Amino acid sequence: MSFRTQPLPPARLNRCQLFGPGSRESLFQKMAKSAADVINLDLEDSVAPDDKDRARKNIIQAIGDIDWGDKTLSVRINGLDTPFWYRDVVDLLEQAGERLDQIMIPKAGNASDIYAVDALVTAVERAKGRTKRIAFEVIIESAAGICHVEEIAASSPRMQAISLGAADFAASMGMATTGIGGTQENYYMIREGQKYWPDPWHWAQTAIVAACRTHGLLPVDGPFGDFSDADGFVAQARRSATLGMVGKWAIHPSQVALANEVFSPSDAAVTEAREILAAMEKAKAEGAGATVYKGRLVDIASIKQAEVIVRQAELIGG
Ligand SMILES: CCC(=O)SCCNC(=O)CCNC(=O)[C@H](O)C(C)(C)COP(=O)(O)OP(=O)(O)OC[C@H]1O[C@@H](n2cnc3c(N)ncnc32)[C@H](O)[C@@H]1OP(=O)(O)O
Ligand SMILES: O=CC(=O)O
Ligand SMILES: [Mg+2]
Repeated sequence: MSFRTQPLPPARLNRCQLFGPGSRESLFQKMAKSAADVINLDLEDSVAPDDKDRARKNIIQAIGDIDWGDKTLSVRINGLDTPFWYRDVVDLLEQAGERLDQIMIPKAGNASDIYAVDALVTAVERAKGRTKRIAFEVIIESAAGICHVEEIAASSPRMQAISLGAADFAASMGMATTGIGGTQENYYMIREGQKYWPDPWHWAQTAIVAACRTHGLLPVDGPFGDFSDADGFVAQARRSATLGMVGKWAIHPSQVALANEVFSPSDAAVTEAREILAAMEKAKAEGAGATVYKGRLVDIASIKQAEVIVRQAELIGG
């Protein structure tokens, strides 16, 4: 147990991050009208190399022209292993309006990657006299990234969130699959003749959650590629929520409501959390650190567990 208190993550909703390619400007208005908490306009892998300049221009214009409401507005820049990323940062920070909240850095491999982007962002912010400090979110989607996830989480005061990018992660790890999230056909165990399919993303997810919780960031589950499989999406999202993640990407509008539903605590869960807090208040008044709620033990740790649910409900407005 450390004497340091675990920092709280940013107090904002991040149940669903809706992505759209910067080269498909016809989608932007629809994204703005969606129920997603975070919008990610993409300059990276959904944009062909020859379209990068046009996508950048589209995004810069849309940041100013479209009413994004109270959503967190984020742009995914290109990776540091490409010739595009510095131009993404410079043009966005020089030309986009103050409505831009966040930059998403893909394929981060270590803390120095974040340092490099921070240095460039800081210089342009100062040169242009930008008053709002741009926040960072990062995708862990490589073997190097998952090995260095803790130093990446600690890398900059701009850091707010980390997502797992299942597609690039699988490629970098050499995983024998083309699936993006979910169970994988050949990742199974057999017991008494019955096959069952464990979750191949579990370790990476929990490593991200631990790094984020240590440094007060939001851990987020990334894409689920088969957008016709709503049940598969929900199963993966429920697992992520149970493990401590606060939200999930949507790569199609049909996934937005599913993510919002999973990452909003149910009325029953909120009621139960509030009852546990009340039971513990009563126990405290009686000088006890533990008590019984619905036939099970609750103690001081239960207060912290219940507070996670109540805090999320309060953010949503429940
Ligand atoms: C996997 C690794 C990653 O890096 S994931 C993150 C990067 N990828 C992306 O950003 C891809 C985002 N998604 C898309 O580009 C599209 O949704 C894809 C998957 C190509 C499907 O597009 P499309 O064939 O138009 O879908 P559809 O006909 O089923 O669309 C139905 C209505 O919804 C709209 N729509 C589509 N995509 C979005 C979106 N991302 N945001 C908001 N709206 C979207 C369509 O325009 C269509 O609208 P309408 O009903 O015609 O008015
Ligand atoms: O960028 C996301 C991924 O899954 O790769
Ligand atoms: Mg990726």
